[in-house]
Amino acid sequence: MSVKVKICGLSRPEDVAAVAGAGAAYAGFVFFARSPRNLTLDDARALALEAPVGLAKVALTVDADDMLLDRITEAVPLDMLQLHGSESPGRVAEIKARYGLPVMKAVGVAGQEDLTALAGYEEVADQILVDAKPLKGAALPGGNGLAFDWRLIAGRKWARPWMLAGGLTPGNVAEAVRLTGARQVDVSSGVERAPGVKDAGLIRAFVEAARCG
Ligand SMILES: O=C(O)c1ccccc1NCC(=O)[C@H](O)[C@H](O)COP(=O)(O)O
Repeated sequence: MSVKVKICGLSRPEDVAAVAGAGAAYAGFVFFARSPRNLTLDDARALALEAPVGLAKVALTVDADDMLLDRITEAVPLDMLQLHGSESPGRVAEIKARYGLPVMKAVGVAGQEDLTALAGYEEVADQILVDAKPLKGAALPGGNGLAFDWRLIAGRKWARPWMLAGGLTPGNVAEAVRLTGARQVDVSSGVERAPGVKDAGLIRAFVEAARCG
């Protein structure tokens, strides 16, 4: 079975072209003011309209209220919402019902206790993003290029489809896939040449390497 790839934090039309051309399955658009990858609604809409059929468009938000989610979902054609804050299972269910879009909940993992918290989302989220937990005081809740100990989840089975994220690069993604058994992987900073600036060559190398896992 082939590994599906999500490239997160796209900001230019050429990023969408590179992601589609490399054969990734998902393109992520960030809506978080502090992020170097943050998009305006107009820019996100323009990027989403560039995406070919078959490339799923994912909006990433962090503890967004309904007003912001209304504005995003009205302006941008989307296939999925990614919730990357401290949204509770109840809030995930509410968002799923309100917008009628599949919801992926990101959960930060640093130790065993985080996997217990993850179980609380299995009933309500359509997918789980198993990401590295940010360090205390980090400016961003994700997209930090930080990996967690993949052995924590080796051989784990969850009730929902899941994606591995956190510090993945073209150089380590094949090993991460082999060790964890992930069938989907997500990357942002590992395919950038500077914060917020994606690199088409790294995107291609990442997708190729993920498939070798
Ligand atoms: O990318 C951001 O700027 C960002 C901002 C706020 C919340 C999450 C964010 N990114 C999440 C991701 O891009 C990925 O889903 C994941 O954290 C992996 O990132 P990386 O370790 O940089 O590959």
